[in-house]
Amino acid sequence: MSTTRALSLPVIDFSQLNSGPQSRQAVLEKLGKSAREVGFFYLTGHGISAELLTQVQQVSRQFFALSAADKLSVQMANSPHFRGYNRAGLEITRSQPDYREQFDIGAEREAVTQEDAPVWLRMQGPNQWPAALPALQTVITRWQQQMTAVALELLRAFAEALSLPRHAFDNLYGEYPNEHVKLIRYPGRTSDESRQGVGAHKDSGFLTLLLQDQQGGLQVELTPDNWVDAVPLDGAFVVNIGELLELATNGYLRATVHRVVSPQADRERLSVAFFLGAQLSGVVPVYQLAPHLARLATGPTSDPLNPLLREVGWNYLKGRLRSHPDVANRFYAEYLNNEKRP
Ligand SMILES: O=C(O)CCC(=O)C(=O)O
Ligand SMILES: [Fe+2]
Repeated sequence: MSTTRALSLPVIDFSQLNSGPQSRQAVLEKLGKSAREVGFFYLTGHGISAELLTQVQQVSRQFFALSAADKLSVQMANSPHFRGYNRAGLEITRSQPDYREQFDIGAEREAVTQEDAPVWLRMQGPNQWPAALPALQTVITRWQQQMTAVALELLRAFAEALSLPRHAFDNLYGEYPNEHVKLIRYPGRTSDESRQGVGAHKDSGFLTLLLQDQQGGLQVELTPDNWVDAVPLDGAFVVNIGELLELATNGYLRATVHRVVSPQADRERLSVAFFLGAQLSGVVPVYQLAPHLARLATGPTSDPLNPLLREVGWNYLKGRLRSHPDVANRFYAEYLNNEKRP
């Protein structure tokens, strides 16, 4: 694979994990180091076929090319489970609108109907699928299954890289991992001003695996005055650590801030994000790291205005309510204005 621009992030070939003990050790060391020092890397050799990568990008483009009426027939504002379509400018990051349209898909489950169930269980439920594009459900469901498998393998490799038992995190994602797919289209900007595709943020789950197209725009904050471009690398995922892993390792692993700058006029960027989260009923413990690692764990660095909650359901709900005020006002009004948690 060749690229004309130097890459600013490490590249990890996941197929080397199962190519003998020496290369396994080398991959684990590189994983641990990349996650600790950068919080971002490219993943190649992940085993997902080039055909499926192409299909998922094609069907995503077909979805965004549907009429506004077809897209709005599955708008998120109708879903207490935060599933469905959002027009550009509706989602808010750091108090500013994001110029991206997006379609959110979660684990396909029944809505919870018990009156006394915790409110965060309302996020569980069915997806909305557009009648005008039946292939979307077929392709994305296959994608979700395969991405969950890759992400769980990666999470187990992280446990090993931290000298924890390989299945250390299994209880936390449990039988019902939070498998969230987001299809995203960033329209070109209309003037020369720079525009927020998505504002600077950390991801909230364990791991994010992102499939980007040829249009760059994703930027990673190595230090506050050194942002680097995650230049597109054909066939690779851009992987980053989420706040859950930072919290679970007491800050040993790094959830790095990133953002997307809108493409220039007449261009667009398509990305397909997969977020692996913990099960909603989980509570994040701090795992006991070996002393030589624990020494380097200086605590998670969350935003004091937006502290992390160890209870997964509440933490996740807090983020969703903040990002999607329309859904929040319609379905969760009593949880706004600090009347009730979160
Ligand atoms: O679209 C991208 O390149 C990144 C998206 C992202 O960071 C997010 O949705 O959390
Ligand atoms: Fe992100």
